Amino acid sequence: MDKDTIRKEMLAFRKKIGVSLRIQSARKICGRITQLPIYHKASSILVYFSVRNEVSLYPLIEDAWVKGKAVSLPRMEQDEIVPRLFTSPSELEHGDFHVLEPNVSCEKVDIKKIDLVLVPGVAFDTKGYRLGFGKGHYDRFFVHLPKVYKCGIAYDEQIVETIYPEDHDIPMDLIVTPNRNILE
Ligand SMILES: Nc1nc2c(c(=O)[nH]1)N(C=O)[C@@H](CNc1ccc(C(=O)N[C@@H](CCC(=O)O)C(=O)O)cc1)CN2
Ligand SMILES: Nc1ncnc2c1ncn2[C@@H]1O[C@H](COP(=O)(O)OP(=O)(O)OP(=O)(O)O)[C@@H](O)[C@H]1O
Repeated sequence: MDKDTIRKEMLAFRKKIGVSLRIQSARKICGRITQLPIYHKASSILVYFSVRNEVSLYPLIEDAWVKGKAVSLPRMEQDEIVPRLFTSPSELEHGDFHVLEPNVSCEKVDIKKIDLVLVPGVAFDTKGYRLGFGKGHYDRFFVHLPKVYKCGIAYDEQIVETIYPEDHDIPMDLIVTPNRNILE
């Protein structure tokens, strides 16, 4: 196995997921996150807006809003992740990869104040390493905030033994799936 093979298999798996498993998984994962002490303490969180059958974090976003946390989403600017505040779906627009992103009128969020980042992935391994779309966006972003708490989000089937990490790969602190918390 190599990175490209894992990527292909996992994307094929995600394509097959039905709506009920998707909704159930999102609920379970968001329920697990709301129980984490790091989530309770966090006042600023960077989440993602799901695409192509990624686990949806919408239930968590609503919980975070209710609790008065600052919720930001990545906006791609010059190929870099720039977190901007997410306050309403009406302020979203489609970015380069058809991902919904905050528009330029949304406030930029001070990355030093972010307490928790929920990270989408194509696969994760049991040591916390992440495989994404191969563009290195999150790895390059984490270089700017090495100490932030990084929580990978995935379906159980997306957990593999190794993703063959390279020097630039930055491991997660925790991975949450519908049925387990890995590395906790
Ligand atoms: N929901 C979500 N938001 C995110 C990411 C992500 O992986 N998921 N990103 C993570 O970096 C950044 C945006 N970069 C992305 C890079 C590639 C693709 C993607 O879906 N690529 C597919 C298809 C591309 C296409 O439509 O042409 C691919 O490469 O197969 C998505 C986001 C920040 N926001
Ligand atoms: N810190 C970094 N500085 C410069 N380039 C980097 C850095 N991290 C990763 N890259 C580059 O990004 C490319 C993609 O890396 P990798 O295959 O690990 O991406 P990925 O984690 O799967 O994808 P993504 O983060 O976009 O979802 C690599 O070719 C690598 O050289």
